[in-house]
Amino acid sequence: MSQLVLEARNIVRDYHLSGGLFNKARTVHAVKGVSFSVEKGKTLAIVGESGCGKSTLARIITLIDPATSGELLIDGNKVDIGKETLTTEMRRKVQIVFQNPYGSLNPRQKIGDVLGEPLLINTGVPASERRDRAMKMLLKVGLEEKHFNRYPHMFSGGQRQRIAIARALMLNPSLLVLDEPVSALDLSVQAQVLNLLADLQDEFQLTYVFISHDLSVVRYIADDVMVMYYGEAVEYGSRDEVFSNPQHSYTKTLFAATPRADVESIKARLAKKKAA
Ligand SMILES: Nc1ncnc2c1ncn2[C@@H]1O[C@H](COP(=O)(O)OP(=O)(O)OP(=O)(O)O)[C@@H](O)[C@H]1O
Repeated sequence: MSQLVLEARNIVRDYHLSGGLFNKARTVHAVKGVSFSVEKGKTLAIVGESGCGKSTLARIITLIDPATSGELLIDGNKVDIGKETLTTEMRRKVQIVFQNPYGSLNPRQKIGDVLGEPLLINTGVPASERRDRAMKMLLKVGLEEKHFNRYPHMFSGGQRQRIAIARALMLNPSLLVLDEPVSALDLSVQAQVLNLLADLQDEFQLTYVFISHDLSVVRYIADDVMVMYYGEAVEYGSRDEVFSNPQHSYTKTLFAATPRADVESIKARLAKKKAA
């Protein structure tokens, strides 16, 4: 039987901006009552142009930011999304990977310590086990033993994203939120990181919320797709449904604007993956 890892019901997020000398106070309705769910082992892609509310939603799901109203259930347990302070246990269940991992990697910390840190902070696991688990995860994401004692600046962008993914997985989260995780990478490196994410999902039955503005990437990785427009979900369904029969005029325009080359490159990647 399918199991829902994430359920979001009617999520609203308003930002109240206080006025200044030349402008009045106003409210930005960043997310206007959005509902969706994700089954275990599946990927929901949230897509839309800049400012549509994707990142706000990502921060709410990751429990970094509170929502104004709505309900969020993680592994069937209701989260008090109005509160900024949540239990460590709840926070461990959802991890996030950002577009630019360099910003969140301490330049003075060796990679082994970067990976061991979540265990150090959140668990009572002894140092030797932390080291073993960090090393295993390093290898799992396609890096090598020799990388364990290196510093973040010694890695390429793609390798740093692998490190960020490894760190996010150290606490065995129920849900991984990937906020534009390959947008800053070259096309060939994008494909490698997407394949890694697909392999990890298969192996560990991981559940992803994948935030992206790039339809070719979404087509490759998603099971379900939700298209956002000015804070609303204007389209929500299975990938094939949404791609083959877009309903909303915004989605149609969005799809029409996708360069043909992207669609071709994604088809090539899919064919390669199937053949492997
Ligand atoms: N902390 C904040 N204070 C005030 N307004 C905000 C804040 N964060 C986001 N907003 C506004 O909420 C709306 C949605 O922003 P959000 O960053 O979620 O969109 P997005 O689709 O992720 O865009 P991008 O891809 O550029 O990050 C925008 O109008 C933005 O200006």
